Amino acid sequence: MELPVSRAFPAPWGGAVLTLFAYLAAGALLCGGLAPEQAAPCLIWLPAGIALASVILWGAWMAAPIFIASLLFTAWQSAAGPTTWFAIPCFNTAGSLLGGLLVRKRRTQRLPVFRVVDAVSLLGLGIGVSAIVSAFGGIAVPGLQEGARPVIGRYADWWISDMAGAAACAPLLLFCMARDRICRAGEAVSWAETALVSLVTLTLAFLVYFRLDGMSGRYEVWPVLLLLPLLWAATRLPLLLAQLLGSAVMLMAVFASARGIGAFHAGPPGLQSDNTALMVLVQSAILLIIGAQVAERRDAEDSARQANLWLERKVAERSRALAESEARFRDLADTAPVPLAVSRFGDGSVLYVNQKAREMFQVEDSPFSLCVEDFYVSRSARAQILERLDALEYLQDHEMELKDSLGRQFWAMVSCTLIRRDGEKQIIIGISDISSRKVREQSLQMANRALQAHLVEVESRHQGLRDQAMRDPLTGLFNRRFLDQVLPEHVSLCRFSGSQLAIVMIDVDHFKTINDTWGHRGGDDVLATLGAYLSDQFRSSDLVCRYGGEEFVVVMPDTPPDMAQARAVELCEMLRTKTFYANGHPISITMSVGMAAFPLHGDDAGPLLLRADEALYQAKREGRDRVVVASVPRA
Ligand SMILES: Nc1nc2c(ncn2[C@@H]2O[C@H](COP(=O)(O)OP(=O)(O)OP(=O)(O)O)[C@@H](O)[C@H]2O)c(=O)[nH]1
Repeated sequence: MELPVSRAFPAPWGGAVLTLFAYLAAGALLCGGLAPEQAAPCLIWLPAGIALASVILWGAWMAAPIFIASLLFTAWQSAAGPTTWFAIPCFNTAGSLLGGLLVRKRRTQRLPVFRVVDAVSLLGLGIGVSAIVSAFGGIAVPGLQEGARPVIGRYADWWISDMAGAAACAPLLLFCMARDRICRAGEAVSWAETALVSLVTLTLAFLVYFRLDGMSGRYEVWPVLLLLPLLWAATRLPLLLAQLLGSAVMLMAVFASARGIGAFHAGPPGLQSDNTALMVLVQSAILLIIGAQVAERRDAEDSARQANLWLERKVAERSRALAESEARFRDLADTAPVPLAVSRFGDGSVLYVNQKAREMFQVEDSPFSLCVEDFYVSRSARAQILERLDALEYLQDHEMELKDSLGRQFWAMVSCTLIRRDGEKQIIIGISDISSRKVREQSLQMANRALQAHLVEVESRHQGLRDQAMRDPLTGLFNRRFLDQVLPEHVSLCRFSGSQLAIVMIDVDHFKTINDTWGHRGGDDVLATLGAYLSDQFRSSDLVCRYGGEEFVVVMPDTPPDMAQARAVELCEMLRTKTFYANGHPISITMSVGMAAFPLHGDDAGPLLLRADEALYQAKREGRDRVVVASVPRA
């Protein structure tokens, strides 16, 4: 898996150039001016640390620049032949490659100096492996040279010097890996503190390594004093600065040791370099571990700060969005062209009214002292609405009477929606004034009622006219025209049902004498009384008509001839005893009756009437005041 490469790292080509340059520069700085026997074996492997850092940072193909740099450096520093020139760079490169790849393979997410465990793995895996392989090269090379004997006794020195060389480059490694983080982490430290710590560290190092004479061994412990300001620098200053100070101290120690001056220049010759290497190893390891811890803590703080900032930003964005959304809703509701209100479901208190609702209900700006019940005309209206909202959660186009704060009543159409907000039920109410529509509806209803009354009257008049058309005005009985209309229907019905029907034709005897005696008006009195009498004497199913003048016809459905005849005879007898009044004068009258029956005397209305008429005239001829049944026509 590839390591994530920081934005601050150079590209691989830049890394190759940097590796080459740093390797040669470090070699020249540390070993320049020294005789080869002085420089080797302590310092000849020192730049191997740069090679290790390079492999960790940019990968295996950094082996090429490492090998080239090591080859140049070895050729420059070693008095031996080409075999040594070639063998030592091979071991150096192999050691860097192996150690670097082991550290690199172990890491998956972060570069290896930001946590303690990473720093330990860098030392254990990277520096250790690199030092072993390189030291093995340092031991083996003399063996390759003809006539020379391996210097087994110097084995530990070579190894330690290789480890020191690798560790000495840790500041550079930290610099490469942490420089973008250091800038931010160092913001909290004041310039005064930075300057003071730097000055103290450098001054102390200068005094220890250049101004004190260590030949007597009295000042060998002085370099340990430098750990204190370096520790301070590692924990308080930006990590970059701490590592730069550490590097400066280390360079002073190496330079002074090489020159044979300072507190570190003690002990037998040859041991100075070992002391220097040991000091550098300890110092770098301490700085590396402490620096990693500090970086880890700063990293955690930075992450927490970033997360906090991100959260604060998100909360701010969310709050802003909510505020904007609420403002939008308020604008929308405030400028809505219909009256809107929001109330509590529980106690009916008003939470919001828009401008249109304020105008409609004549309320002030603050609606919070109001209750929706104040605006209902009927006390039971709210209970009904709540019941329906509880069941359906909405109410559509409910018409009801409302009133404003001044008591003016009006009809309104109300729509409600139940919502849950802030842990309670609320009702969004939309209202429209439908008073004018109601007025129109009421006038339309009134007009409709008037129209219906008028229609009833017209119908009644029509009925009167129809009655006039089919009734005789003097007696109130059906007239001849009506008889002519309905008699054929009655006959058809009888023919269809197989029932019988009788027709009784009645004529008042000597009616002209009554007219002549009591006047035409007296005659009318008699006719009117007779019409009412006949109407009373026959069944409601019988049809009593004034046929014309003093002549009457009675149609008797479902009546056999003998029954009709008996009824006619009975009527004649009753009439003889009945008193009539003509112009107020009591008189008696008789009548002659002709009778015909369906189907005995005819199978249609016309023949039946004719037969009855013939029978009537026969009764007149035979002396009047009698009933004559029509003769059965011959077949
Ligand atoms: N007062 C009155 N008289 C009527 C009316 N219609 C017809 N008459 C009279 O009834 C009389 C009928 O006389 P006639 O046809 O000679 O018959 P009658 O006098 O009854 O003699 P018979 O029928 O032969 O017994 C006439 O004088 C008519 O003017 C009416 O509506 N009112």
